[in-house]
Amino acid sequence: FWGHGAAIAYPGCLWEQRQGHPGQFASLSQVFCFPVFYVKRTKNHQWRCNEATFSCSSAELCEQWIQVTREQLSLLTNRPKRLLVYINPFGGKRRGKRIYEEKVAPVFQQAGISADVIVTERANHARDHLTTEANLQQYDGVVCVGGDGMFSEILHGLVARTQNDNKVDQNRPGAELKPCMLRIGIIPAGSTDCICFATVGTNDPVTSALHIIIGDSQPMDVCSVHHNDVFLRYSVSLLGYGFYGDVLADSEKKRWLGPARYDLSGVKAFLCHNYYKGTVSFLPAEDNLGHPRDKMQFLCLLVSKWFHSCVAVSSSSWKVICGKFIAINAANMSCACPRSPKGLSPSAHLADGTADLILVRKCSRLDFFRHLLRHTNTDDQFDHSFVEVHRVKKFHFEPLDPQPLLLENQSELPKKPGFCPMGSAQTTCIPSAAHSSWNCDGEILHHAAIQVRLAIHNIAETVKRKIKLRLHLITAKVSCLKALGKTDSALMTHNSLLKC
Ligand SMILES: CCCCCCCCCCCCC/C=C/[C@@H](O)[C@H](COP(=O)(O)O)NC(=O)CCCCC
Ligand SMILES: Nc1ncnc2c1ncn2[C@@H]1O[C@H](COP(=O)(O)OP(=O)(O)O)[C@@H](O)[C@H]1O
Ligand SMILES: [Ca+2]
Repeated sequence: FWGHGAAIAYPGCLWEQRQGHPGQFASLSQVFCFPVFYVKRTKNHQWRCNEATFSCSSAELCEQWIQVTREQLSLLTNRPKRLLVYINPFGGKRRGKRIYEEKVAPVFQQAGISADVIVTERANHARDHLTTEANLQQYDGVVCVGGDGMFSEILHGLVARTQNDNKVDQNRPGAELKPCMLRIGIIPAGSTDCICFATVGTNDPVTSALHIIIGDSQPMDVCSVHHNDVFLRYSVSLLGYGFYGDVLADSEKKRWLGPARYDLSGVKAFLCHNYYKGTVSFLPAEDNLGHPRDKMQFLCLLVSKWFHSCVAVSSSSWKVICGKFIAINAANMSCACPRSPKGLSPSAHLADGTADLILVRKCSRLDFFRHLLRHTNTDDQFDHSFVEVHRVKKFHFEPLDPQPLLLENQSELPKKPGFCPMGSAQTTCIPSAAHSSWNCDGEILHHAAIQVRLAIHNIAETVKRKIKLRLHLITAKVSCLKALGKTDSALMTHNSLLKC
């Protein structure tokens, strides 16, 4: 695949070409050809696989081109060759298996990628398989075919396996987690698919498959969520209390509706117009990490942060805000999705060690409606007197009224099918009107009082890798152009001129 200086070529084949003017008997001349499949960017961040057929005047030249192309390909070590694929047949519109078989498997095969596919049989099947059984050394990556909840499940499985293998107790607050060496690819087949949408710019399965094939990668912040120093879950997209927590809790009982369940539960939560009393405390991020309303684009800010993050920066002090909140949202990324193309926090960055903490205080239904509506257009959803947003590195939430800690087990809790907290506290909270639940990447956390901190990716390393890859691609293209220069007279593409 020629997406970023990479292509795949089949062995040369004999291909007859008629020459001469239409209507005249064309003299047959033998030419040799090979197809090259390449990634073509189309509108709305969508990618498609195109094909160009090269033809040469001799078998030797054809072989030479195939050899050069394959040599360049082999230098792209970030491209996966063997993947472990988990398909959730239960998520979204329950089309995960079909999406994979019809849209993804064919391009994986074309790119010479082998995949071991597991269709999950229950919730947390993928997590448990990753944590205990999977032989991860034989894979270049794991692929999640599902939505954010499924991605979260695989993330937890990989992180738990990595910590277990390195004897790290992830339940210990402040434990220095070992990085996972395997990447997680996402094929969107869920209901919101915000992690895919916010990183790729679309929730198109073929586009995601092509990103996986050419070895793209995007580091992400991971929030750890604790309750009274007991680890609960990780989050990479939304941690939402109040509105989004209520939406999720209610929608779980309507899973048979598929993605539409969120619309119904969203209207119900809006009409209920619940607010929740509590105290939010947070540690603001340093000034050089930007601000949620600075509207700076991701990459330019990433590079600038890289250069600035090497210098010592002023240490912030904790801020405390008490009040009545309709929604408390921590966006670890923009949380863009088809419902909200710019997301909960359009300027939130993916791997900067911060989250954007959005506090929506008690307001009228009309004002809250206006705020929600701005998520669907270009108006600034933070430009309200009852909304404030802070870029933070850590935050805590404590409800005003302590939650009743009654249950020793989860049996009486209304729970998401198959949901069970990773490291839940020995005692469990029972939902009550005075408390919402946390929406953690689409999983329900019943503990209202939580402590959240950010894992910081090595931004410098990320940018270095991107720059190194770019330099390599330029080198690859120069060598191809040199090769073209030698044989440009004999070489042409049949379908289109491939721009190296
Ligand atoms: C008057 C029109 C109002 C429209 C409001 C639109 C606001 C949309 C904000 C979207 C935020 C999305 C945050 C993503 C959360 C997901 O992780 C989670 C689980 O995803 P998945 O497992 O793929 O289903 N999705 C949700 O919590 C659904 C939130 C929907 C809120 C309407
Ligand atoms: N085979 C299965 N049966 C039931 N639940 C499953 C299965 N596989 C995964 N799950 C669970 O389904 C939940 C939702 O998955 P997800 O792909 O996020 O769909 P959606 O986007 O519709 O929420 C996840 O919490 C996951 O643990
Ligand atoms: Ca972030």
